Amino acid sequence: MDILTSKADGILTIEFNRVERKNAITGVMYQAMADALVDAESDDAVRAILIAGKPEIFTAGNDLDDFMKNSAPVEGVPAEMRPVFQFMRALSGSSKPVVAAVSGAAVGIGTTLLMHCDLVYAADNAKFSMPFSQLGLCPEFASSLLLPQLAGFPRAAEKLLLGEAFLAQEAYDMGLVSKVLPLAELRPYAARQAAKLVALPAASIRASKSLMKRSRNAAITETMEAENALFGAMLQAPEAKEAFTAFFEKRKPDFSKFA
Ligand SMILES: C/C=C/C(=O)SCCNC(=O)CCNC(=O)[C@H](O)C(C)(C)COP(=O)(O)OP(=O)(O)OC[C@H]1O[C@@H](n2cnc3c(N)ncnc32)[C@H](O)[C@@H]1OP(=O)(O)O
Repeated sequence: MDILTSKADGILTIEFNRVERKNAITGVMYQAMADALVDAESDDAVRAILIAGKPEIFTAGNDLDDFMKNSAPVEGVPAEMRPVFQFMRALSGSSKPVVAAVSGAAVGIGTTLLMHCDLVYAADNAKFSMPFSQLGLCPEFASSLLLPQLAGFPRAAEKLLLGEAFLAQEAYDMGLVSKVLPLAELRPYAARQAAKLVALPAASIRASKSLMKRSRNAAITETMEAENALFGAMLQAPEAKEAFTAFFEKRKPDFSKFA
């Protein structure tokens, strides 16, 4: 199983488990995470959600082979029905508190999804990147709104235009991360924080989270729609094909022939 899910002591844990491909996320994996989140939403026994990777890797982001093979529009299937949309809608709209424990690389949607979590804990080996322009793509799932809001435009531009990677301390300074911990302490700490949420009155946590997010909900929805229209078109463009092919051929992409 490339995604492990388990429920215990009021916590739904979702864990990436595809280390041999650096936890790159396929459609099947997005669907498994979406289904787990949708199920948790209506399960009163779940009072917190914990998302984690492996000590050496959070996730390499979307599986690039999946992008090449399965991203063309399918007649009769709206893009919003794709597993990645179902997952991000369920995560962004979750009324339950979501804790993330990040160690190793968090690439692309691996960093974007953190902006939709509530408590984000990073190990000192965590490395974040959103290399959308390096892949011939553009930001997705409201990162073009949320990162500038968190970090300020000039710093967000380094991360979203240049696609520069950044380490845990900078992620903390930018406001993307709640706390940085030594790797060995990450999972126990995140689990303890999730357990604290479980012990608090669920209605109070729900109300507080909803109030904290309400002023930006409409903007997030509107931004996602604008991003996703562009992202979907860019996925089919030759720049992205060159970037994906170059990755698997272990060479630098050559964008010089594209205007
Ligand atoms: C809507 C969502 C959008 C997005 O998420 S866009 C972002 C897409 N993701 C990426 O562009 C990241 C691509 N991966 C990497 O840059 C690197 O990997 C890492 C920095 C994550 C790790 O580097 P290293 O430790 O050197 O590992 P390795 O040798 O590159 O990877 C080990 C095996 O994993 C496969 N793999 C890694 N990432 C992906 C991926 N994203 N999609 C498909 N396969 C991937 C490789 O090809 C390779 O495989 P083999 O052992 O056969 O050579």
